[in-house]
Amino acid sequence: SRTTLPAPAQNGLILNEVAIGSFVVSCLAVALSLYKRKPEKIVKRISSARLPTAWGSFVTYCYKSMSDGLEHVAMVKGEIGDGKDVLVRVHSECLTGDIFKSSRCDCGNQLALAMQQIEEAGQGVVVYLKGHEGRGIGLGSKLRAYNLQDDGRDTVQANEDLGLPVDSRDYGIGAQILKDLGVRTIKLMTNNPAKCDGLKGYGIQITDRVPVLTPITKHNKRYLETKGTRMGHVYGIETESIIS
Ligand SMILES: Nc1nc2c(ncn2[C@@H]2O[C@H](COP(=O)(O)OP(=O)(O)OP(=O)(O)O)[C@@H](O)[C@H]2O)c(=O)[nH]1
Repeated sequence: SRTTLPAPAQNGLILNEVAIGSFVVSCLAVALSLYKRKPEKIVKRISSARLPTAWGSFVTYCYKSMSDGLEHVAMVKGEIGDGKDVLVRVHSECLTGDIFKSSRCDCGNQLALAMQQIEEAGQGVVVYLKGHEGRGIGLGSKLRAYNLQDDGRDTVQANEDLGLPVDSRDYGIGAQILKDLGVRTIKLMTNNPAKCDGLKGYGIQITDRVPVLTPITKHNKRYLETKGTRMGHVYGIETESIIS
């Protein structure tokens, strides 16, 4: 006696095989395209202009984030040349410190010191990153964190009490801006090892670290101490362990 599978079941089997086959082919195609893909462009150069400043003459570049439209700035001094060993400050936006010269933090003084040292060196870049305000939590939340700090919390605990990340900054945009400007290796002006790691993670080679030490006052003393003890900031000249 002949035993044949009922027609619908046979068709179903064939359809399943076809579906599985095309699924496998699509997966391979996606895997291949991911493998070949260059790093995604997340920032675009919009414009540039000569900018005389209190420290000297710079060229300022505007870059726009593709994802959120934020406008970031690069202040460039001199010629980038072969792009090697360029003195660089990657500065996180701090409206209260940078604009209003708040004494609660060291941000404003660090920005001024970086501009001054780059002017004196005759070559270098300050990258100013928007969206980094309050280590990523934004201005509104930073002010709430300040109130908690006035009530005794430190800068880490205050973010945690608000249910927000202690530091959510990403350095991908900073790294792309530096690459776009032709910067290849940098002498990074920072006290923050996480910033070194963040930039290295995006392919920026750091050949040296330049400490950015500014006055300690009664208003920022606890903040700076907490950054040292709880966030690994280095307030000295030790460099090897940070950049290697
Ligand atoms: N959440 C929070 N953010 C702060 C506070 N004080 C300053 N900031 C933000 O911290 C950012 C700067 O980070 P810092 O840790 O001071 O310094 P850094 O840029 O990581 O390190 P350096 O390169 O050494 O200056 C800016 O975005 C400021 O707005 C604070 O008390 N709480």
